[in-house]
Amino acid sequence: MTFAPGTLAFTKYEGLGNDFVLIDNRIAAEPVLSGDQAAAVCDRHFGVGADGVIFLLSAAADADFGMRIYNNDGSEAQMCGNGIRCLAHFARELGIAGTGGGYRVETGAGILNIALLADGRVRVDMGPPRLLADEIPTTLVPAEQKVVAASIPVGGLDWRVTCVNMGNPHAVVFVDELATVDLHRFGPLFERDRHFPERINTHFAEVISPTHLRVKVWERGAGPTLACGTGACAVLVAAVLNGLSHTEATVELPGGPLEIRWDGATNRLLMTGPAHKVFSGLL
Ligand SMILES: N[C@@H](CCC[C@H](N)C(=O)O)C(=O)O
Repeated sequence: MTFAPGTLAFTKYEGLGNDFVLIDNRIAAEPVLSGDQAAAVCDRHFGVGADGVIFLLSAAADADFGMRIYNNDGSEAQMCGNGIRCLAHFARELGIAGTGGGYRVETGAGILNIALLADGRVRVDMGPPRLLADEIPTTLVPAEQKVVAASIPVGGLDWRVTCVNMGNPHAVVFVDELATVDLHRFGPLFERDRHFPERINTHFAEVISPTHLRVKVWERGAGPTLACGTGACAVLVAAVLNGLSHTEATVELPGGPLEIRWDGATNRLLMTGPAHKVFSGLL
């Protein structure tokens, strides 16, 4: 679909500094921008500048709307945790009627429930983690096994990685001192390592306490970001699987904290955090 310059409305939002261009896409069944066009919009010098573009679409009967996301390299991702919190505020701004004080959103991770809290934060039921190698996907271990503290050679060093899929794929590496990790050297090497056929989001995490995890993020298709919501859920799950944290913890990202809980009864992750509007404009 093509648009005359200055005719496509957008609103920019951010969640802990993970920033997105949001577009009301209910006029069409497919995103109105291609991946390449989205990449151009995300360019921080020649475009609006963002980590990704998120489209609000009309949804199936049992959801209030749908979400699709392109990273700033133009690749499409299945899910976006910080972005879905931004989308909740965007939907309210558009006057979309929701469900029970929040919204049901159709995503690549299934239909997810989101609640807008009185203090402006958003609580998202992120669904269950997928843990088998075949579900990540990765070839690091046999398909039917979980990937917990698996050995992987990257950049000439041997690392221990735990993998979690939250609709999108994540690798979590626990380190003793986060400040010593060269994110710009090892992030890209993990992202495109041969063991990850769909690439991978990578999170280097330091355990401050069993209820406080500190993280650096290298995102698939976006590089270093200030926060990753799906990644924060993956870090909490990985920490529990490695006996390093409780099932509820603060995950501290460079852009700020997210409250993450892995519910033992439902096996679902709950993520709570902020989202703020930055400005609106026309592309
Ligand atoms: N930052 C997002 C994740 C965006 C997609 C990710 N880069 C991928 O390609 O899977 C989040 O907050 O989850």
